[in-house]
Formats: sequence, structure tokens, C-alpha cells
Amino acid sequence: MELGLVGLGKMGGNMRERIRRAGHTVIGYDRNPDLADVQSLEELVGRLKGPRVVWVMVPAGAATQATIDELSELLEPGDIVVDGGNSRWTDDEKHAVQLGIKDIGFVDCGVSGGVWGLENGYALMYGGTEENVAKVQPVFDALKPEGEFGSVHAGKVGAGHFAKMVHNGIEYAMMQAFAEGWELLEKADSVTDVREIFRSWQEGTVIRSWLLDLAVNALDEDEHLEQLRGWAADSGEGRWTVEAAIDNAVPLPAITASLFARFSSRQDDSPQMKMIAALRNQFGGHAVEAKK
Ligand SMILES: O=C(CO)[C@H](O)[C@H](O)COP(=O)(O)O
Repeated sequence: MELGLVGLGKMGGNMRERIRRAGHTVIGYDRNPDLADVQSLEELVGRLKGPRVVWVMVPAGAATQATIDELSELLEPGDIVVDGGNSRWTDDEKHAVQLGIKDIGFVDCGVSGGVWGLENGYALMYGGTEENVAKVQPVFDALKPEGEFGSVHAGKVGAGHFAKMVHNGIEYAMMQAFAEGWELLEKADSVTDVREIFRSWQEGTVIRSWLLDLAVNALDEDEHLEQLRGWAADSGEGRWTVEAAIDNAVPLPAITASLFARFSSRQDDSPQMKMIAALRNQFGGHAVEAKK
């Protein structure tokens, strides 16, 4: 089939390649003309035969909204837009309504696989009507990992991004657990080779996983992670997971703590710990350390 793909960055560029390898035609547009097959969204839409499927793979928020705004003007009834970015699931219903006014279909799709997806395939979680999903199915089949699992029609519009959001929340907590265990092992006098302990866990253990494999890769590159600063960004999905937990009154202590650990990582000094130190000093005369 033919696909229009908007956004050819780290994810979109490799996805174009994987879909092409499966024998489909992909016409890609990116703001960077060096990456693009066409120079505008208008040209992209003009090059596709109807009914068109256009996959949007740009940063969540303003960039996705601007792309959907433009596509809603250019596409025709019966065409489909797939949002494959990390959009907040609450945006999906709005986009479905916006496009639905012109009878353009909408499918949301959470995509996981990172820079390894080209070779390993991408895990896909999509939401939308059976009819719209069926029109995109050949592309889902091209992108998904080989084998029985790796893609799911998660429910109605929004369910794909909701599933991906929860996946990312789990990802936060799993990474945090590996990070905490690693720090404790590094600290223990009795332990001589933390990297080899991590490597040994890759077979036979309850915690063997792709994240563990990636941790071993990282330690092979830099055994004590001395080249890195203990600083981690977050791109929103952990926050949305915690917000959804509050909306549904579901306790998420591990995921919430792993999100907050990232906030702590961005502080050079902890303002709240200054208050703890001040209070301990006030009530008990306990020692404080002066700012250097
Ligand atoms: O979707 C992903 C992996 O599954 C992304 O890499 C993820 O968005 C990274 O999120 P964050 O910046 O919040 O750690």
C-alpha cells in the first residue's frame, strides 16, 4: 500500500525504511529537506492516491497539533490520519472530532522500539474503529516485530496512547529499580564487579529483560558511568500516567517515585532538604552543613 509519513527523525526515518523493506510505498515529509521525499505537506497529499493514509510521527503537543490542523485542510473524506507520536491520550478524541467533521478517519498509535526498531520491529498499541484500523493494518504488520505478539488493537480512539503511556510508566519504574540496585551494588565493599553481576543476570533470572541487556551495554561502554552526569529529563508520559492514576484513584507508588526521582536529578541542591536540615537544627540542635 501507499503511506504518507510526516516526521523523519530518529523514529520516523527508521520506520520509513522498515515499511519500505516490507514492500510498501512510503512518501516522507520532514521540515528538514535533506530527509524529505517531498517539500511540503501539500505535495505529500498530492502524491498519494486516495483513500490516503498519512502517519504523523512528530513531537507531541504543538507540532502534532499543527500537522493535524494542516492535514485536516488538505485531506479528503475517507482518508485516515494516524498519530504515531507520544501524544497525550486525551488529545486523541479532540483530533478524531476535528478530522471527523470532514469525514477523515483517525487512529492513535503508541509506538515503542526506539532506535532498535528498524531491525527488531516496533511494538504497536493502536486505538480506533475496526474499519479505520483495518485500513492501516498492512502498515502495522510491516512495522511490528516478527512473531505472534508485538501489536494490539487496544480499544477505541485514545486507547493506543493510553496503553503506551502506561507502558512508559512501567518503563520508568523498571529503569529506576535497575538504577537503584546498581547504585547499591557499586557502594558495597564486598562486591568486586558490578558489571559482571548485571551481565550474569541476563540468563536464568527473574529480572532478565531488554532493559537489563541495555544496562549491560551501557556498562560495557562506561563501566562505572563516569562519563555521565546523574541528570534525567522526562518527556511527559510519566506525569500523565500519575495524573491518570489520580483520576482513577489507583495507587502507583513505584511509578510516581520514579518520576519524582527524575525531578530530584535536576536539582544541584535540594531546597526541601535545606528545610529538613533547618528543622532538625531548630528542634534538636542537630548538625547542618553550611553552603560552600
Ligand atoms: O517511548 C519511549 C520508549 O518506550 C521514549 O523513549 C520515551 O518517550 C522516553 O520518555 P521519557 O523521556 O519520559 O523518559
